[in-house]
Amino acid sequence: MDRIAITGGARLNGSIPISGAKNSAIKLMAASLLTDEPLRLTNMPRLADTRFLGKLLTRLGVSVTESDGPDGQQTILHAPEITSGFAPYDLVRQMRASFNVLGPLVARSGQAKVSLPGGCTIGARPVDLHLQALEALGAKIDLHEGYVYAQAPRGLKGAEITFPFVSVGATEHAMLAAVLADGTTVIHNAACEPELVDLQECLNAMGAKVQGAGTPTVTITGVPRLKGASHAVIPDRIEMGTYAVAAAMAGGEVRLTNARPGLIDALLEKLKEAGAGVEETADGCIIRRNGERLNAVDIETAPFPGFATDLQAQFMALMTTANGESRIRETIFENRFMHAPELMRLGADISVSGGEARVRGVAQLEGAEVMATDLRASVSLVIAGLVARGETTVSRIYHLDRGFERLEEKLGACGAQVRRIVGDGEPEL
Ligand SMILES: CC(=O)N[C@H]1[C@@H](OP(=O)(O)OP(=O)(O)OC[C@H]2O[C@@H](n3ccc(=O)[nH]c3=O)[C@H](O)[C@@H]2O)O[C@H](CO)[C@@H](O)[C@@H]1O
Ligand SMILES: C=C(OP(=O)(O)O)C(=O)O
Repeated sequence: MDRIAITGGARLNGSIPISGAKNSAIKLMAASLLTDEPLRLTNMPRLADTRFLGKLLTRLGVSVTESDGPDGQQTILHAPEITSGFAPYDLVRQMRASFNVLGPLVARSGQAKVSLPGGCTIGARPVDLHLQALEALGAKIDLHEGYVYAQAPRGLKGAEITFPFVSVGATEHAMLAAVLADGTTVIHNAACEPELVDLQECLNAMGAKVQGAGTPTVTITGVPRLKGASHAVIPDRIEMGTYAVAAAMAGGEVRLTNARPGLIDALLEKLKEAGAGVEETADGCIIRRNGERLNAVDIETAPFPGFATDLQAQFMALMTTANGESRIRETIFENRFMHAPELMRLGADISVSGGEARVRGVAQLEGAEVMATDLRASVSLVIAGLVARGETTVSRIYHLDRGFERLEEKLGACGAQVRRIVGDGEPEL
């Protein structure tokens, strides 16, 4: 398997274009199941996750064509008919969002059999809220041998759905299912993440009637059919935040472009508090740090617009060399500190107790062999490697490849010494 090697010490100077958001693109791809006309998605990232989902959708009857269009990377998805309602374990276990094909399949063809999902192992991650939402919409749900069987032979019916707590995936899933339901659906306590707004815009371009995404109440008036559309995927706020942290860690001056600054305000505030220079621009931001050591600051993850859990590992890496002690509280997932022991291999001083990590900044990290445990944990190790003395090699980077497009190229263009060591194809132990 491939590894990434980083030689620490280089400052970053230059510009990094931000790709389309993985976490939006994969839900938008699932929306292609809702119509017999082509859906054209532009600003599409090319990632392992989009490839996995492409494979699954192809199996269900969607033709998936990737190309370089007039607006850059695009994917055209076309499902004239659903040829199978079966999403097997092998194709769903690799990525959690594959599970979101269930709702559209039931909405369009009245039945589906979909494996329970996989994804990053950052907590138990049940799908009870997804299933409750589909049941509220009138689907009959059965669970057998790791599969969800869903049936609604006479179609889904609009309903009131009240989530007991905020779930991004369940809110998206309910929206994807309700657009073709008969009648009106109101989702209460909906997630407010920007990817929900992106999904609403795409569904509405396809002829759906969705309003309120980005607020806790989303209203969907069902329509009998949806049509084809063209939609640009929102910029990846997590990728943007990751490179912002990388620049603050390594020092120098990095301009992030093709992005939207308002999407990572919680992170940018914390970077300023720590002492980094942050300047918002029309299509992103500039991050600067020249020499001064950063100060330790505390963070607590929260649903949007709070500090994103998907940026917690990166921020922990940043705090490993800050001046003082930082307290990092993770409130979304119960097992999302697996990067801590790996960062400690590099010399970080971290103690974890329950949902809180205490990071005492050290003057210098040292390069070592470390292992990626999940997507954002992987990139936190790369960020730490940027300042560690000597060489850091990160193994199991298939996690990283799920969500970061051309990472070595993007960091390398700013002067980082990052290279991919291509493996022999053997799985790692
Ligand atoms: C592909 C994708 O978009 N992934 C993102 C999505 O994940 P995902 O959609 O899985 O995250 P959720 O918002 O659903 O999860 C929030 C919490 O709710 C729990 N839960 C969720 C659903 C359910 O049916 N039952 C339940 O108990 C989860 O275990 C977790 O503790 O939002 C997370 C929170 O911003 C991000 O970290 C992920 O990167
Ligand atoms: C946790 C993530 O992805 P997934 O929900 O697909 O596991 C992520 O994008 O950080």
